[in-house]
Amino acid sequence: MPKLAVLGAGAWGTALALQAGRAGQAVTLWARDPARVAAMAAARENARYLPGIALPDGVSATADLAAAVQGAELAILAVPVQHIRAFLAGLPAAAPPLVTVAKGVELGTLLLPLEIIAALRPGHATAVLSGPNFAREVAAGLPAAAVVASHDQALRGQVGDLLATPAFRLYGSDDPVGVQVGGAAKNVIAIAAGVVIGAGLGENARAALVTRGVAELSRLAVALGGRAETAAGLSGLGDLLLTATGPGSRNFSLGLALGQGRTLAEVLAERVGVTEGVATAPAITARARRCGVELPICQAVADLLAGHLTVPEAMGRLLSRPRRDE
Ligand SMILES: NC(=O)c1ccc[n+]([C@@H]2O[C@H](COP(=O)([O-])OP(=O)(O)OC[C@H]3O[C@@H](n4cnc5c(N)ncnc54)[C@H](O)[C@@H]3O)[C@@H](O)[C@H]2O)c1
Ligand SMILES: O=P(O)(O)OC[C@H](O)CO
Repeated sequence: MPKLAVLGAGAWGTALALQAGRAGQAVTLWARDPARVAAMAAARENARYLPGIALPDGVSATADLAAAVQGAELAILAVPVQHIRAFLAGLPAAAPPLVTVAKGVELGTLLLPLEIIAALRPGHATAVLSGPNFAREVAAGLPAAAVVASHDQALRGQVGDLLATPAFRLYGSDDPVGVQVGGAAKNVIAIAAGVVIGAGLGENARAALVTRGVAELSRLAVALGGRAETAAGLSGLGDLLLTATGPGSRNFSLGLALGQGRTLAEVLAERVGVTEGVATAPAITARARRCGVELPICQAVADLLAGHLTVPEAMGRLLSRPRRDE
């Protein structure tokens, strides 16, 4: 039976471990905290991140990273973007091909997930998996689709072979930059959509914002060497539709709370899981500025989160931009 490692046992890592188990693989799910591993092994569930969903027999948990990747054909990297660098420092040199599923841009370096891996592990085989996927729905076996992007066609096929089932449909792409930009930007735009709804600005405003959000992620993808049409796919518009409308989104719900007048500190203090758009907003706008691309919605979110703008000021700034052709 092929062995697959899932590195990071948050909501998405756990859901993908379940999915790989369902696809027939022997899965080792790595978590850094031995106490959590022991609790998962005893209860056969990840009570912190995915309560109420049983881990099947084919999924075993470990806190031993070397053992997790030993003999694995593939490793899914499911730690949040801001922790990828620290995680990679402890990963054995002989690790299998890495498939990152994180969505964001690293603060400071302004790198996308595959760029972080390339900087630390030059030449390592990599792919990115992204799309409109709430962890809980995938874990429950509900139908979903995602895209696997890599310049390595054989690796794209291998990821599909090891992870796809009829209910989890995987498409391929040779535009990893476009796919990563979509995944990163949609989290920031989803915060903006939540603000709009929380502040009572209406569905017209949300639809306009989501559509102009696609224009933003498309512009940035092209500037970074990706393709404009990727923005209309699962990792762009598809994920934006889910995240900007689904109340289950952490990014949308954070924006919703801000729009209702709560503070960022209050909202984050109540959360267990990561809200990637918070760190990615300043990082993606800085990356865009570096290549001369304007991201007005993402910039408004970054300024709002930093406390430089109020919600009415952010909306006023977006609405008073000069008129231009679409
Ligand atoms: N949850 C979803 O529905 C979903 C779906 C698709 C993609 N994603 C993306 O997947 C990534 C992970 O999201 P999640 O929902 O699983 O997050 P989460 O907050 O549920 O879990 C994060 C996991 O990373 C671990 N972690 C944090 N810092 C670490 C470090 N330095 N080293 C090792 N492990 C560390 C945490 O212990 C935790 O297990 C994010 O980029 C997210 O945007 C999430
Ligand atoms: O809950 P969110 O906002 O992190 O979104 C989760 C996934 O990225 C949706 O595809």
